[in-house]
Amino acid sequence: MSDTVKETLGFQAEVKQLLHLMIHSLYSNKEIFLRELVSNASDALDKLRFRALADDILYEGDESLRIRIDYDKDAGTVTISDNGIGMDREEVIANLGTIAKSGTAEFLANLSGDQKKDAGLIGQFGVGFYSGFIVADRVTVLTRKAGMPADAGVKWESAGDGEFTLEPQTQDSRGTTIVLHLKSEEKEFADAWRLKSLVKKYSDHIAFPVEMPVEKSPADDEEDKTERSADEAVAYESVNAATALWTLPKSEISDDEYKSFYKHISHDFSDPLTWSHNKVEGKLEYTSLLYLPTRAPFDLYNREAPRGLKLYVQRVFIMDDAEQFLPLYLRFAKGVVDSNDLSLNVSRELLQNDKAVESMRGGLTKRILDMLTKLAKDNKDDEYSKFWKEFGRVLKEGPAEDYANREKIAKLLRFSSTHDDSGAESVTLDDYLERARSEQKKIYYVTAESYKAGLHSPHIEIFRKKGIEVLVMHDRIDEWMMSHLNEYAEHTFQDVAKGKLDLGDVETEEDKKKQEEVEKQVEPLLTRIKDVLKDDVEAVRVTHRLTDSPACLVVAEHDMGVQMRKIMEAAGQAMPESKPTLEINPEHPLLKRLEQQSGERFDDLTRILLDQATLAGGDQLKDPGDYVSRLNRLIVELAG
Ligand SMILES: Nc1ncnc2c1ncn2[C@@H]1O[C@H](COP(=O)(O)OP(=O)(O)OP(=O)(O)O)[C@@H](O)[C@H]1O
Repeated sequence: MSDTVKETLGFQAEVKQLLHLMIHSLYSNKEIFLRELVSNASDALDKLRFRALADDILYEGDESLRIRIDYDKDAGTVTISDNGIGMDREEVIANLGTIAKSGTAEFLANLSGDQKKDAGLIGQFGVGFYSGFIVADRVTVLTRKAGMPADAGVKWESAGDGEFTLEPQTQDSRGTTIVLHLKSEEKEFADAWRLKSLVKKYSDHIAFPVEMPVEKSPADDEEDKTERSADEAVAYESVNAATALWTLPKSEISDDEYKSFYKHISHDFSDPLTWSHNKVEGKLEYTSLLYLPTRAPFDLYNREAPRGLKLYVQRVFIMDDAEQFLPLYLRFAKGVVDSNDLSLNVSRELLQNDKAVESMRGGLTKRILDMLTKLAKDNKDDEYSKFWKEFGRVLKEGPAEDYANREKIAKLLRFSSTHDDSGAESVTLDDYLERARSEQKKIYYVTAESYKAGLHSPHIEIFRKKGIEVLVMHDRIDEWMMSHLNEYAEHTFQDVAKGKLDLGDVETEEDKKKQEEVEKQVEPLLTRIKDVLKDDVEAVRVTHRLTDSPACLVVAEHDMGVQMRKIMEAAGQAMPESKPTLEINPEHPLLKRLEQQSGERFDDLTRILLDQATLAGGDQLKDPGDYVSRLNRLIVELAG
């Protein structure tokens, strides 16, 4: 080999930051290092078994896959080794010197410096291999990739201080060995009982045996001494159950076992919110173990972030992040799916067009929606509210993506409304309909930049007066979501700022008659206003929605609303010009004054009326300077 010398390389800046943060903030959680390293070892065994399906030379004659944990009390070391896939030099540099997750720099930049808070966040990030540095002041990795010659081994070493060294080494057996040189205050981990109990606690049900040296009683030890030094072989025994958890009957699995398995597959530190374990039999046969996390991962909104389930075929690991089994709006779910129908050499591409996968996707989607429905129904310890806070916005993508399940998804949505003024998203559509009068045929909503802006929108004045509840949509995604939700429980949705107001049977005949009379009376005023604003508005008409405000703008039923238009424009989309309709409230003193004006004064007041309606509707003025100078002109006149 050409490069036989030891090299020193620097960690990527993000790794340095992460290490620093982890060592300081995960102190109270330090024992998780073992779970993380055993999980990585188990992943490496899974990968080997998968690749060996196509090329069994990779086994190098040793098919008994296992993880071993050794310890040396005197030297103060704990060693985790596996006979898995191993790494070559490039992989070592890429995997143990950098962090490949996109969005890492932003994530790290957003940390508060408050160790308690950051410790929680780092759990969402997943620390993996680097967690070894919580308990060790030096970590040595010896690895050799399966199928490569013995002299292709690599030795990596670092004190976690910004650099690592690399040197070639000869390693007869494939796989990876990680030696943790424990910090002086962490030597207690080099202990059989401690390590065994951690394996039991965190890694009992990974699918491979975790072996530790057989402990001998002192008497055995005496007897054995000569024999042992003669052939040096250490006898190992398995210290975990080593059966893949999802293959066991539900009745044999405790809640704690479900929880630790979740941590094993998700690298999350928190317990899951809930889980669902099911075996499907019949035309298709598969087992799924699905989890809902408590906390959103840092990259939930990053479209490129890996997502999906761990796929197994007949217990053999096939791939991580198999995204074909769940729609995008359920990307927060984690878990395992083990199929009996797919072929062992199925690839991501093949998954895309597979009928069995499609039908499994339908089944798994239903499972998750059922889990959520149950969680919402019980709302034990406010669990659904917590879920909604973390993941509600993702679920809002559902109606657009999954038309077939939109009624089910709609039931799971939570809104703010005019019913209570907390602004919390806690109102369900069923709550709304339960409170609505029987003659109300629509579900009314207003969209706005913020809850307050929605609550004070002129468009909902009449609803307040008549005591009709209005849902206040103040999340950016809401208007887009509503464009995919047409109705719920035979009630259509109605944006209160769109189209002609139709309160249906809630309005009395008397109301309607009165309106017609008013309309006739103010016709000349409408024409005068329209003359001034002809380039800016589509029409001017008498409002039926305002009680306190002088005017408001309304867009046509099928036009884009103000919020949506703003989002599209911010995203650089060219929007077709569309003019709103100005609705005026003839009862308002301002309109009464306007009627008496003429000439420039009338023009100024009319334009101010339009600009104020624009502002109150949550939009921006095209020419704010013009508005201010007109207003000032009027104030000066008034004051004079
Ligand atoms: N025992 C091992 N054998 C082979 N490769 C390993 C081993 N441990 C780690 N690696 C490699 O190093 C990479 C980085 O490991 P690390 O634990 O930091 O992150 P991860 O497992 O990819 O992500 P996370 O732990 O956050 O889910 C792994 O993806 C894997 O490719």
